Amino acid sequence: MTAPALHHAFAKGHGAENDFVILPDPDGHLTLTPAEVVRLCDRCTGLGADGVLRAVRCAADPEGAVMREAEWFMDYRNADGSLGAMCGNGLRLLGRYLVDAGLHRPGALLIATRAGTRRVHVPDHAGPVTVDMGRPRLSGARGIQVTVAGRTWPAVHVDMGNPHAVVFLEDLRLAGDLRTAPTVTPAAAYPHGATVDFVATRGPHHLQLRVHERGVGETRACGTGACAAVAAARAHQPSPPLAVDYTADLPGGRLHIVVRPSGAIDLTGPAIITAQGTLGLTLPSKSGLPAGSRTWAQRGSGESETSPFRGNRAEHTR
Ligand SMILES: N[C@@H](CCC[C@H](N)C(=O)O)C(=O)O
Repeated sequence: MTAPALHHAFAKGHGAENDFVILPDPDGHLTLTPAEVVRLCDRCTGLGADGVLRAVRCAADPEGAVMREAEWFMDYRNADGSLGAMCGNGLRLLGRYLVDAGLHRPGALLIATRAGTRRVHVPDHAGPVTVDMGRPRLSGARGIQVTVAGRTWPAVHVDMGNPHAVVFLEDLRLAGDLRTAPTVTPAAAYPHGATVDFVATRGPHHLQLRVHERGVGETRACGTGACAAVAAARAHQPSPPLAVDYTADLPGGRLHIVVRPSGAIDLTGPAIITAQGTLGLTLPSKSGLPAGSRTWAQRGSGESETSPFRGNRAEHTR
């Protein structure tokens, strides 16, 4: 049996090499299954990415519709198919895409996420994009520890709309091989898992990071991770200055973080669209043969009959 291909437009891009597949879906016709996201993000059999950004008008999406002040909703998925609430680099890249695609004028855009609405500033020329990430929340939880390959360090719990455990190290090589996820304890502090940010201080306002992202693995950069690191670093200071600029160096590039007097954080960095085209992916069936009906289930017309992952929706609510 031939599997009819359902084509859909895509764009691909990155923010400091944290890379994403963008699926423009203004009218909310696509329903992505976790298996489809996993396949799309696979670097051998898909396009390859740390995550997927479905761009849908708020009015056309049940989750986006409740956030009335924004026009667009960022439906963010991690590479393992799980839902994510916030993504700093993803927001900056989606802003760049919406402007470049003529779907929004340059300047200030309000984009809704599962963690609330964020303001993105996109210049009309190719250049760094800034997002107002809001105020970090430090839970004050004590006794949090991160373990990698038998070595354990204390960690700071920071909520950037998604959960982070920030570990300060003298040397980032101490974090070792991050192909295996670090263990974070107590598990009850992170009921939906955590992104772990390993941070070395390079100067008074200069941090260096390696990040193991929840639902992805070690990534080349993480926007919420860089902001969480700044928030944790300031928490160590007895009286941190009211407003200050920080630099965060990650394997994929440099991000700039400004802490405003209100405590809200602006995150700035590169946001680059690298490709655009049309998808035609098929999912393998349980037998390894191509799925028999369709790859992309359309909203309102039922999910793929043949997806082995149907109903197995991994979700992170925060
Ligand atoms: N890369 C992101 C963070 C993405 C979300 C994370 N994997 C999660 O599950 O919370 C960023 O730039 O912030």
